[in-house]
Amino acid sequence: MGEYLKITGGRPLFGQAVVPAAKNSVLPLIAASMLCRGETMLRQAPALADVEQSLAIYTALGGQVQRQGQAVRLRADGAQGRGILPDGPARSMRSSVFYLAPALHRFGRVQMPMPGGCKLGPRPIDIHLEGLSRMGAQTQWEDGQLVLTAPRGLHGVDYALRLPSVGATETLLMAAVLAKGETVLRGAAREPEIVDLAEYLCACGASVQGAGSPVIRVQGKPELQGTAYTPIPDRIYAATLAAAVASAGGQVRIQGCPAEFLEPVLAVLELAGCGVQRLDRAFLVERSRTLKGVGRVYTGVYPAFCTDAAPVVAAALLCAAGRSAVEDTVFENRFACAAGFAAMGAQACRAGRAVEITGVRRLTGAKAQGSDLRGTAALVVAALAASGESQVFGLEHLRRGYLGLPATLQSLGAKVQLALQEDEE
Ligand SMILES: CC(=O)N[C@H]1[C@@H](OP(=O)(O)OP(=O)(O)OC[C@H]2O[C@@H](n3ccc(=O)[nH]c3=O)[C@H](O)[C@@H]2O)O[C@H](CO)[C@@H](O)[C@@H]1O
Ligand SMILES: C=C(OP(=O)(O)O)C(=O)O
Repeated sequence: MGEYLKITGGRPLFGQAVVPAAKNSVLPLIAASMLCRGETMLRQAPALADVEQSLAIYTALGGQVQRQGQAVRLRADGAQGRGILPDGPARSMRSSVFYLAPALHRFGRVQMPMPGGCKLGPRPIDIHLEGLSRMGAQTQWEDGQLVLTAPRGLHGVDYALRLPSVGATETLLMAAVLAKGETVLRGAAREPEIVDLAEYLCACGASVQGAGSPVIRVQGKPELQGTAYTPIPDRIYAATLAAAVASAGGQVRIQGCPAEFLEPVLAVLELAGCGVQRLDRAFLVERSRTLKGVGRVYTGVYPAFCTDAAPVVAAALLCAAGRSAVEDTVFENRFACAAGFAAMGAQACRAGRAVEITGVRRLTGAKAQGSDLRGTAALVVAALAASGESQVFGLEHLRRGYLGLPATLQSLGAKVQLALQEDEE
């Protein structure tokens, strides 16, 4: 049996939708709270599959977790052990890597398998490991497990990242705040989630300057004290809702996320003919006419058009008159969803790292299988524009990053229903 979303497309979306907290902020924040004494309360921690997996790791490492509605209380005082991450949760997502630095600081040792996550092409963790070993960690592989030790703790370093990896910047920031002396990270990633992590750490007593710029300076402190913190809103969720309106038509106020977090995505939608009105911590997206192709657009690291939004934006362009191409410069395999687009009648072909689209007049509902998080969301976005019924499979991916997306789309007027397919005999 497999769960799927039954979507009857062709209904425009109207109303207001509120953006939840960012998965890609909440996950590093949960792990970072293990650096602190006392309690951290994250006021928003959506019950996503990845969040639950991270909380399972936190608990397995000896931390205490208490859910209170949307909030989660975290406390790692007294956690002891050898820093062994449980295999299942660690392999299930990329974000298990965020435990490297906190566990090293707390236990002097950390052990985990290679982290999982969306299959977007090679996703090595060499920058995380190189940076940590430059800070004094010993790194080795034992029977397929990565083992890092730092019995005498970590020390500050002046380190230039080979490329501005979001995850590696977060790992090294977490390592630096409790390391001895000063750390300078050069060529750091600049994403809003990095600024959010730095703001949380500073609220806990860390000294971090320059987060959001390519050079981050950290003065290591002997200890941090947990605090209550509200993570930033999810700009990818907001981009997905905006793409859904561009695909289905209609007018929706997307509430709780400043437009500045996703300007390059909104710029592509405007180029295609959507109306966007920027408001205070909100924006209004409207699509009343057929969209037009946008030519070739490229993703890049922040502040460029973000890779995670590429599949949903491509989905919105499938019926745009003329040609569009979306090329992802960050990951090799962003557009596995192109097969599902084609099943719905789109002219969308993968070419290298791009998906090349010639707009069709209409899409037709079809069965489509998602194979990663944003690709599955993109199939949902495409299905909203397709006449007749689509069946979108791969909901285990969707649940990693989209809290209540089907219900949100329903509240905006979409016909979206969770359904169960019986096994074929
Ligand atoms: C949980 C989380 O926050 N995930 C996000 C994070 O992933 P993640 O942190 O994995 O992405 P990175 O920025 O690290 O990866 C970008 C590129 O750098 C390469 N690389 C990365 C690290 C490393 O040690 N060596 C290396 O070669 C990767 O293979 C990839 O090609 O940023 C990506 C880029 O914005 C987003 O798509 C993901 O949604
Ligand atoms: C790629 C993503 O997540 P992860 O890095 O956890 O695979 C994502 O959020 O789109």
